[in-house]
Amino acid sequence: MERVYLDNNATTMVDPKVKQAMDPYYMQQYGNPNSLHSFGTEVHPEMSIALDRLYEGIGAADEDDIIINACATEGNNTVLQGIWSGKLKENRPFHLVISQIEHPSIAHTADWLESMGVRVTRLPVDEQGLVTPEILKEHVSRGSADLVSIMWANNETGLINPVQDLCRTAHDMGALFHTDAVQAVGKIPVNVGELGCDYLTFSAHKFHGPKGVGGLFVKRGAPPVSLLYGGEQMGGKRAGTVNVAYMIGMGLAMKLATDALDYENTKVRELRDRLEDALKRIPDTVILGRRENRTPNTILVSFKGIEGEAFLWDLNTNGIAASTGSACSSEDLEADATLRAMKLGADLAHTAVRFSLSRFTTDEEIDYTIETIRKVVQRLRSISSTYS
Ligand SMILES: Cc1ncc(COP(=O)(O)O)c(CNc2co[nH]c2=O)c1O
Repeated sequence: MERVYLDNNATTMVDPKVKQAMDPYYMQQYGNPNSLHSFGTEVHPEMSIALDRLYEGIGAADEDDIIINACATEGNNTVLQGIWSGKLKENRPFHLVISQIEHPSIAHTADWLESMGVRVTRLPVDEQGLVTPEILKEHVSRGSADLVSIMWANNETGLINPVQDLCRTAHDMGALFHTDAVQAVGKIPVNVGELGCDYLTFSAHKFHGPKGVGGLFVKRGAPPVSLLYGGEQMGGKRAGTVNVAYMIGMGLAMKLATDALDYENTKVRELRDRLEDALKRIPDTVILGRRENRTPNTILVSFKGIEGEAFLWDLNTNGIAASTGSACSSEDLEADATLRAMKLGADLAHTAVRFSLSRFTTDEEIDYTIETIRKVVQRLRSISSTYS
């Protein structure tokens, strides 16, 4: 087998149908959509279809907003900095509540805001690695929080937070609620109408769309949030010429991913479970996070006595791509924030490896991965100074 890609939580392959849909917008229909001439107006119908697909994919109502941006990092920054700047204009304090397991695009933005005088509360997780309404109520008094931002699904563990209950609790406290749904869209059903959130972030390259385009849902009536000012694109809410090809690609990717949710939660889940069950048959192996509470494609596993980086290198030598956690921090050998928040021992945190499948993963790839992991674990443990 040539290569096996099992790092889909980092990024996914663009679906061939999405690539095909984007192609005409580079050299045939390449007009600026804000231009009044035919080169500009001729792209409007497909852009409207793309937007409709995004609304349908997350269950947004017509009166809500979806702002097309460059990525989820921009979307997360837009919400946190947008609410902050609104508070500044009103000369009012800003209390931001996040969790200790958020992606760096939330955690580091919160750190920066804190350096600017914002009060930041970082909620711990329970023994299952989840943020719960009880934890929120324990750490935040009613009326004190302005914005609660808790991720829907964690990029490293795949663990799914009870965001509907968290949203309801945040609203009961008088706070706005944002969720970073990057690892939820395309893996589990996402419906902002049912959830009731004020803001929701997603990113196309996590569900077989192109890198460099994302969306920010803003519920009707929620305080407007902006980060980039300039032209009148997105109704003035996000300046900058829209990447037409990417927007159309993201719209189709959203439709295809939503249509494939059953497949994700049957076949992909079966492949994941088959790999996980094989890993559990290897001695001194720990699977992090209960399967029932995880996205269907993700496994975070730790092999006692084996450093995660060494394991990944051996896998890579055999053509298998996985990761030790979020690629955005994989060069950092320090045990990742999520694993530290779960209070895993350093030994487990340093040996954790993430496998994340997709709808393009095959039975043969899983067979090869199982066979290879068995050989790699045996080799590395045979030369390990800490394993006996
Ligand atoms: C939960 C979550 N939020 C935000 C982002 C940032 O998205 P972007 O700005 O569109 O790239 C990521 C990317 N997560 C990962 C990137 O590499 N490995 C990961 O787990 C993510 O997993």
